[in-house]
This record gives sequence, structure tokens and C-alpha cells, in this order.
Amino acid sequence: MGFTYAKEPRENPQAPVASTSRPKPRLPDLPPIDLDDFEPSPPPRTNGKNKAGKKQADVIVLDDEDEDDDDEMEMEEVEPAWTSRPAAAEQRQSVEGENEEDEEQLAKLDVELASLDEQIKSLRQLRATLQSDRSDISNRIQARRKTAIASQPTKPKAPAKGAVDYTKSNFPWSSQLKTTMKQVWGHQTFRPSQEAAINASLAGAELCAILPTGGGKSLIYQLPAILAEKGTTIVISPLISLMDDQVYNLKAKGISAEQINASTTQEEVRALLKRMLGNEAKKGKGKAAKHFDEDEQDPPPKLVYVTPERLDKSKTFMSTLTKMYDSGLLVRFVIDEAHCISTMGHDYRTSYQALRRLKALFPSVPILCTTATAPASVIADMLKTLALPTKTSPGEAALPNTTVLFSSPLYRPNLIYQVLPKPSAAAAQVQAIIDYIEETHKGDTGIIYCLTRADCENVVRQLSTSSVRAAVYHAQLENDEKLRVQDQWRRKKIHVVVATNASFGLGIDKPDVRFVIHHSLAKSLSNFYQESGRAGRDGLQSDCVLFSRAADVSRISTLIYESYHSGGKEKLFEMVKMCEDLRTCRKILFARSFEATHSSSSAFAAEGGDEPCQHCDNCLRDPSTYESLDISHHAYRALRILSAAGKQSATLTLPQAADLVRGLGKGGFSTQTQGSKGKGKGSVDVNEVAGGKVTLDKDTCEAMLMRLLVDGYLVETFHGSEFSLTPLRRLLSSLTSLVRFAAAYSVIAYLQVSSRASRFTRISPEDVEAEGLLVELLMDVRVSGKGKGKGTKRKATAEPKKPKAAPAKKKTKVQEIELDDEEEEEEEEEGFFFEDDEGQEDDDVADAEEEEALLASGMTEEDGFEVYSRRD
Ligand SMILES: Nc1ncnc2c1ncn2[C@@H]1O[C@H](COP(=O)(O)OP(=O)(O)OP(=O)(O)O)[C@@H](O)[C@H]1O
Repeated sequence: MGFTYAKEPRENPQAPVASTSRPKPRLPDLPPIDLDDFEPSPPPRTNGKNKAGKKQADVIVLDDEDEDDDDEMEMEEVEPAWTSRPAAAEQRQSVEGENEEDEEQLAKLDVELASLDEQIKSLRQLRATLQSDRSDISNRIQARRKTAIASQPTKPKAPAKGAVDYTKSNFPWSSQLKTTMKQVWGHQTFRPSQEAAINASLAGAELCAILPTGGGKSLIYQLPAILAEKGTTIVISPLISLMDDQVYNLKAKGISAEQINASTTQEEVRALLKRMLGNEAKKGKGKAAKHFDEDEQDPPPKLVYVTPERLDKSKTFMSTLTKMYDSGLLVRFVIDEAHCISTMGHDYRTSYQALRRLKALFPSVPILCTTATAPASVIADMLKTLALPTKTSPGEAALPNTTVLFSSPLYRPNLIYQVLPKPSAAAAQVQAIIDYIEETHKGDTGIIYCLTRADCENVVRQLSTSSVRAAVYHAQLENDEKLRVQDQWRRKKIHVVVATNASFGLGIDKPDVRFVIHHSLAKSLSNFYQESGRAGRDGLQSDCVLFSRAADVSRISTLIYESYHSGGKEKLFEMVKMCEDLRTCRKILFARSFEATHSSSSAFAAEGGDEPCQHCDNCLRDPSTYESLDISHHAYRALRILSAAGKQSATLTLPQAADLVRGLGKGGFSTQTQGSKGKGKGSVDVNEVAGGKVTLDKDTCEAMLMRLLVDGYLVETFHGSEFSLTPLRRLLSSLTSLVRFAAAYSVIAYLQVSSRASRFTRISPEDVEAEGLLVELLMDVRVSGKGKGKGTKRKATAEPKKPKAAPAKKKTKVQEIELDDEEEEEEEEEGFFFEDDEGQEDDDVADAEEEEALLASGMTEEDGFEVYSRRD
């Protein structure tokens, strides 16, 4: 090398030329010409001009001594491109070299531009998100202003023409109502909305009664059922346990009530259907008469409980109803726990959709819906599905051709709510429950709700080592075993039923349940209200305790993944927010949730108005036991680290993500890329990407990640992985195609950063150091002066270094954590437990899937088996 060829002469050859870093030019020896390499047609040299018509520079021979910095450029000027083959080759080489450099530059610029485009795209997305947040908040402000104006007292309107006030007690049946209630049920007075709803029911109105858990909804249809001169009331109920309970209680009062479920033999079903056709069939001449057994002495039942699947699938049952209808023996249809139409009817219990047929086939039979948790949207869905009038009117001014609505306050002052932190180790979790029961409710009747069958069994196993007598109850138990457990519980032979909420929730009515414990979060606030509502139905003070832990959120997400993106997530997050709130009265939190959507403004407010209840954990909480922790910088680091890991397709569950951002496992994590031995591995330098690790303790860090998830900085993605089919799942799969792929896959939820996270992640650690963060995140955390036990030391967290020029922030105390030093060191060394974590989730999903599969297939508990295996 040493010189290059000028493609074009400089316009001013005398002009100074910028020096280059190349070696000083030397006058080259002319190399021998290689003819083989000689090009046949060198570039034309015409009149000293180049192609562009510009004059070529003359050849200048430099004196050797004249080796100054300009030499090279001079050489460049004098050496034409075609002078020799080797020179041309070198020129080509050099041009190629330049092109390569430029192409490299181009590629680099392309990468940079693409990265800018990506950033612009994500900033645009972030902008849109923030703008949408802004308009949500602004709409909320507007809505509150409007509500405030609307709630100003206005002149009461005169009732519309033709309106009926069902709250009066001057109906022809009024005195008989009270007498029968006293005689049969022993109740002295009606509870709110009971009498009015019964009046409307007896007047033949289509109606919907929304009363609190334990509010006495059953009486609303049971009393009119026994007052009917003839015929049967058909109650459509979602759960066998609920039907068992109702039928058991009715029979105990001498009321003729039956149910049809999986344990009802075909013989029994046939006999019952004949009884339902009753004397009319006996007297008649048609087919019904032929079926009637002369020896059958039992009178027709006043109430028959069935599942929606029975109505949907059993032709014999439907044809019996048709005969009853023709004979005037169908008194009323009752849809108990009617919110299930909307909450289950679209996915798991599609037979609920078949209830639409009732109005079409039996138009003159009134329908009564009862529920404790039906927001306006659910009511609308319910009415539409049942083909009832979508126009509603209130019970005190009911209009013809409308669905009449009754509601009474959902707040139950005798229930004392509290949320307690759940320990991380399984044994410690159950021990906390044992301690609570032994200290507060020794010998009392209660329920413990768990997420999965495996959880139930673990809890019962450990309870058996204590003084608490407990039994397990879940969908896979044999029906006899279920009945035995319920019976023993009713007779106080056992204190506690440990149940999955899907199997032992709705409608369980034992008056003296003194406590309901949630071993894990409920799937929604409305589930929590329903499940905890099993307590204190006799009106006496009872406790509702929930043990909350961030990692449970991900467990639940995987259990509800099918409905996660169609409302499940929002419901779960609402539940999480309630648990994380350490300040607001639980009654007010429930009220906000229900009133936001409840059709009646009285949902919670009526009793005590908007005043705090003064007896929940938040009302009684000592302000010195919690504090507001500024988690902005922890959140920044966590999101930067997770974002970097995400770029390597990391697969991180919430606990794994917490470990990673806390710097455990030396920044290593599993990735989606499959290596020869399974998953691939990735790693991230937490100091480089985030300026350091998150210095919160494990629990607080997990709580922070959960908060970032709920606030939308993180998102969960679901991944299915195959696992072997258990015999039960295989059986289910073979029984119905409705047991979807859930039966053969486990689902894991991984955390990823969302576009919203770029509020944090787009700023480099240096900029954060220099300028601080724009976003501030505060989180309430519990603090306690007490140690955890023997060997426990109190230790203050090292807060991430605050930025020098950070904007002034609310002053917060440095959080103190109680963590055993040794434990901490062990964690550091051991790093991750990927397999264990996922194994746990696999188990969860397997359990829940079996439970859900029964529901999904329309085979709610054993009834479903009956539907599919013993077709009528
Ligand atoms: N008027 C009344 N006076 C006293 N007790 C009543 C009255 N009405 C109902 N009860 C009692 O209240 C308890 C709850 O009633 P019921 O099972 O009908 O509640 P529910 O509204 O169906 O509740 P859930 O929605 O939680 O199933 C029962 O033990 C019942 O006997």
C-alpha cells in the first residue's frame, strides 16, 4: 500500500490536503507487468481528461527527500487509475476496502436507526398508554362529580302509572306468609327485601333478587313454593353440595324436596319424574298416565333441584317438564346463584346458555333469579340469556313487562375481615393457620379455602398434628365421602372443612360457621365475598381471614389463564389490590368494587353509609406498623434487569424474577431457547444494566414485582408444557372433547416487561444517577419491631444509592427487614430452584385442571359424569 489512486483530480491541486494516518508515502517501484492479469481495455486516456471531462493531473515525480505529509496526496493526484495492473488491483482492493468500511457504517447506522425506530415505537406506545391512563383518571373525576351532583336530594318522583309497590304487606297472601314462615322456619320477621320479593313472586312477576350472602334468598322461593296449591318449583343450582345442603334443610323441616344428581339412580330419577307429574298424570289418559305407578304414594315434591346440565342434556327431564307445563304443574323456575349464567355460562358451564329455552318452551312460568354478587353488567347478561325483559323496575314501583329488581345492602356488619401476610414455606403457612385457630377459634366450626386439591390435602395432613379436627372436600371425592364430610361437619364431629372453593363455596349454609380462612388469595373480590360469606350466617360475629402472598398471584393466573384476557386478570388484580391495601376500610373497598357496577346504589352504603366499619384490620391497624416505602429505584432496577433478561427470552416466574433482580444466582436465568439438555441459559450483569441489584428482602421484592404487574409495568405470558396424563384426566379426555388441552398441558406464567416499563427502562443508570427518575412509586409495607423467632436478627436493607440530583421525594423511612443473615447467605449461594418452582406450578395446574375440567365439561362434580355416562 502506501498510496492510493485519485479517482478524480482535486479541483485545486494546490489546496492543502488533510493528513491521514497511513504510513508516509514512498515513490513506488514500478512492478512488473503480468500479462495474464492485464486487462484488455484500460480506461481511455483522452486529452488528459477523465470520463467526466475533467482534466487529468500531470505526473509529478517527487524527490525522495521531499517526504513530507503532503506526499501521499500528491501521489494520489499523479497516479492515474490505469497505470499498472497491480496498482489497479490494489486500487480495487482499496475501493473494496472502502466499500466494506462504508457498508459496515451503513449496517451500523441501520442498526442504530432500527433501534431508534424501536424506541420511537415503544415511546409512542408508552405515550398512548399514559394518555389512556390520563383520560381514565379524568373520566373518573368527571364521573365522581356527576355522581355527587346526582346524589343531591331531589324531589321524589310520583310512581309511574300501573306501578306496584311490592314492599307493602297488604296483599291477599300477606298474613299467610308470615304465619307459614313462623311455623315452618321459625323466623319472626322478614329480612330486608324478602317479603317484597315474595310478593312479586306470588304476583307472577319475573324477578331478580340481589341479597347479601346469608341474606335469606332461599326463603324467597321456598316459601312461595310450599304455598302453591299444586305443582313443583324447579330450582337450577350450580353445585351438588349446594343442592345437598338445601334439600337436607328442607327435608328436616318436613318439606317435600328432591334433587337429581349423579348419585340418583335411573330408577330413582324415573320414580321422581312420575311424582312430579303427580295426580294429574294419574288422572290423565295420555302417556303420562301410563307412566304413573299406582303404588307410588309419595306426593309430588314442592321443590326439585337440578343442575343446568340436566335441563340441557336430558330429553326425558325436558319432556316431563313439558307435560307438567301442559298440566299446570310447573310453578316457577328459580335460577339460584344466577351470576353463574354470566360468570360460567360462556366458558365452563355452557349448559347455562340452554336456559334460554325456558322462556321459549314455558312462557307463562315465571323465572326468579337470586344472587349475592351481580354487577349491572352481569344482570344485563343474565336477563338476556334467560330471554327475560331487559327493562328493569324497582320492587317499590314495579312496572308491567319489566324484570323486577330487589336488592338489600351487601355489607354484613358481623363479619370481621383481615388480611395477613402468608409465610413463604408451606409448613409455616399451615402453622400460621393452626396458631390462628388454636388461639382464636379453638373448637369452633370453620372452613379453610385452598386453591387446589393438593393444597387441601397438605393443609389437612398438617392440621391432623394439631387439635383441629379437619377433613378435606374437593371435586374428586366420591359422593358418599362428600356427604359424610358434610354430615360430620354439620354435626360438629369435625371442626373444619378444608375445601377448594369450586367445590364447597356457593350456598353452603351452616349458621354457626365462626371463621372462614383463605389459605391463598381468592380469584376475585366477588369470589372472596361469596366464600367468606359462609361465615356468621346466624348473624353472630365471625372472622374472615385471608393469607396473602405475592407468589400466589402467579399461581392463580395460571389457573385462570383461559379467562385471563377476558376479564379474569382485572378481577384477580382487584383482589390483589384489596389485599395490598393496609389503610382503607375493607367495607369501603368492597363497596367501591360492588357499587361501581351494582345496579342498586344501596349495595353497601345503606348500613353505616360510607363510614369505615371500625372493626376490620385496616380500621384497627396501628399506623406505626406500616409505612410507605419509596420503591421507585428498586422498580427501576428490577425493570432494567428484567428487560435485559427479556431480550434473551428469559423464562422467569415471579419468584425467579425476584431472585434475579435481587442478584441471586449471579444474574443467571433460564431461557426459552432449547439447548441439548433442555432449556438454554442466559445471564445479565445487574450492575451494568441497572447500576446494581434490588436490595429489598425476598417478600418485599416479590410484593414489588406483583405491584409492577398490577400497575401494568410487567405482564404475564402463559406457556404450556406437556405433562403425563393421570388416569382421571385420561378418563375425562375420553369422556368428552370439552375437556380441552388443559388436560394434557401444564401452564406456567412468566413475567415480562411491558411497553409501559419504558417509563423507567429508557433512562440509563448514569442518567438516573445524575437526574433522578421521573416516576415515583410508593408501596405500603408492614413493619414490625419483633423478630421472627430464635436466631433472627434485624437487618436494615441497603437502599439503592439515591441519585445525586434526584427531585425531592416524599420522605420515607428506610425499610427494616427481619432476615436471618445465614439464610440470606444460603440463598446467595444456592441461586435458583427452577425445577422446584415449576414443579409446584405443574402440581397446581394439574389439581386445578382436574377440578376445572369437571366444570369445563359441564360435569360439575359427579353430576357431569352422570350426564355423559348415563344418558336418558
Ligand atoms: N327472615 C329470616 N330471619 C332469620 N333467619 C333467616 C331469615 N331468612 C333466612 N334466614 C336464615 O339465614 C340463613 C341464610 O339463608 P340462605 O341460605 O337463604 O341465604 P342466602 O341468601 O341463600 O345466602 P348465600 O347467597 O350465601 O347462599 C339461613 O340459615 C336461614 O335460615
